[in-house]
Amino acid sequence: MKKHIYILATGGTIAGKAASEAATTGYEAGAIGIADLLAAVPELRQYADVEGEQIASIDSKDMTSAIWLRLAARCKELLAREDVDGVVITHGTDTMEETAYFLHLTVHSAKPIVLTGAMRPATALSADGPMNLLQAVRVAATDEAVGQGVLIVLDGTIESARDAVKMHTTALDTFQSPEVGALGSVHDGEPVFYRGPLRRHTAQSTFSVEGVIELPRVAILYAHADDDGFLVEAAVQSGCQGIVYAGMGNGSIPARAEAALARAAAEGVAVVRSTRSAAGRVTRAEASYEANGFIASDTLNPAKARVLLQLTLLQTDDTAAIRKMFKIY
Ligand SMILES: NC(=O)C[C@H](N)C(=O)O
Repeated sequence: MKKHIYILATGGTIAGKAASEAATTGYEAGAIGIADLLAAVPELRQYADVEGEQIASIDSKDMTSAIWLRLAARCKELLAREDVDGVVITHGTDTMEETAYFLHLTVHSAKPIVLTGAMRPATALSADGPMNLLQAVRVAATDEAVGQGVLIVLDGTIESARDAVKMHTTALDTFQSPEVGALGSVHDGEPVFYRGPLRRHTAQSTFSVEGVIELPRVAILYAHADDDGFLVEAAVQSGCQGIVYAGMGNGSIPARAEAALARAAAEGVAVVRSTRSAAGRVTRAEASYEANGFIASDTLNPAKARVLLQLTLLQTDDTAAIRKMFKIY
């Protein structure tokens, strides 16, 4: 029997409309509705019974936590239904990695949730959206995807929401998991898995956004030569409960910025050290970082570390407890 896959559309380039077939930038993201996206790929129905719903029609640069909360609630509702086997979310690629990780931590279901998108608008010659949508539906409809957490499928690779990062501004194979690699691939339309994510997610996650209407305010600050930490003060004054510092290399922080962050931490602001480098872990490093109460982000890039910190801050502001979360998620 064919599986029933529900498609939630949020906009993005996959739903983008450009002035000409040659244009791959300068288009209107999210201009095309879910009915037209589905109509463009009749092959979908060979592999699954698909049903679509429009959740938003935005360029994903404008993604908000309000839409994340709506998506999480809708996924939960749909996946609790016996007649729904999986969800595919069409999404802009710019913030796909954050949305995917948010759902990976907040939707308590073993059923597949697959995010996909496109790097060329739907109106372009050689648009990549239709093939990506077909691959995403096929992954969501495969038994192997059950229990793997939230997945990102684009250009023939299957990546975990925790690890996938947008690596290139325009290339079709923009999503990669730089530190740990992909979970699998889609060859001639056939999904193949080679491994699964070990960090905690979905059904085992202890995070809940039930009844939550707003997430804690968390800023990301980016390290640079001459950083004297003045933006740390600005973040604290604007009510941030947390700061993710995109440090240099292994989360290194210029001395004056470190002093400002230490003052913020002493006032109760949670400070996570991530990195502006494209790959690698951030570890404990300097003794002073530990003494100041900073938390190492492990392999989470700043955008993902921000998501985990926001969800953790809903539960606790205790440094040891937050450190533990960055070890198990
Ligand atoms: N390729 C894309 O989808 C980029 C677009 N700006 C978006 O994220 O909505």
